[in-house]
Amino acid sequence: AQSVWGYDSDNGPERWHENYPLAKGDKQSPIEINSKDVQHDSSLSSWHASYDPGAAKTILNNGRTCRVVFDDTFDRSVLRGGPLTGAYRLRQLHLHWGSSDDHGSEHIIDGVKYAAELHMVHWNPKHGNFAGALKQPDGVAVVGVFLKVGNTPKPEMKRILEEIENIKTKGKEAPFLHFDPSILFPKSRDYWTYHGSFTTPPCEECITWILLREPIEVSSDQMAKLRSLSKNGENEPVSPLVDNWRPPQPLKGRTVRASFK
Ligand SMILES: NS(=O)(=O)c1ccc(C(=O)N2CCCN(Cc3ccccc3)CC2)cc1
Ligand SMILES: [Zn+2]
Repeated sequence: AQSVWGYDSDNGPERWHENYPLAKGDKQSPIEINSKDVQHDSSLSSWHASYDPGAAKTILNNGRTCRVVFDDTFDRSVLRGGPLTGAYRLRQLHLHWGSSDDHGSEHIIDGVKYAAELHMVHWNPKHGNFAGALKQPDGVAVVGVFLKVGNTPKPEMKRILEEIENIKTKGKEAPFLHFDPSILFPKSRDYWTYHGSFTTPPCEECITWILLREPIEVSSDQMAKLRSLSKNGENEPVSPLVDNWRPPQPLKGRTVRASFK
């Protein structure tokens, strides 16, 4: 049987197109962003997140990332403004990270790879449900926050990292209540935006990306904590969950806009 997709040499990003043809589309993510090619768009408004901490439900290790899931059965935690029309519902957040501090992000900014990248995934309720939204070009909006290793680590990441102990192996899930993910946003609201895809299979091209310019700082110990997750199940040989990032994809003539000069 075909091995399930992953990030190893036999099932990694170079082979995803064999089972997921969209992976070779012309609006794929992530991308490299070069400031010299970015267009400042003064018509871009600022984005606003109004999240209900009570919407947080669980945190899980699905063998590919660490994901926090939110109640998205009504407009409870929403993102609006910026390049978006209407209110998009927060469904989940997750991360991508490397095997060492010098790489791990999916988007690369002026050649800089960050240690990790946090994705907050929202969907457009005008398309009924998440499954319907991912068939639409304006179906999904993902806010990307870069994690940079520094000396003034963000205490707000602690809550997620403390929970890692309880979800060490694939399939483990734990309650994760009363959590407002907007505490993870940096001070600046400056962002880049472009149209792209899920960075994992099936790679549908339904995402309005909103990438925050200012990284948040984490410590090297916090990154080590993230790397202590395993992609194997409880009674399987230990395989560290690291390098769960897709390399940059061809821009294919797309425009990347900046909300800032
Ligand atoms: N890295 S990212 O680009 O931010 C990203 C965001 C979300 C997902 C995600 O949740 N996916 C991918 C597509 C949808 N599938 C299947 C599905 C589940 C429920 C109803 C319909 C389809 C779920 C898995 C993956 C990657
Ligand atoms: Zn992601």
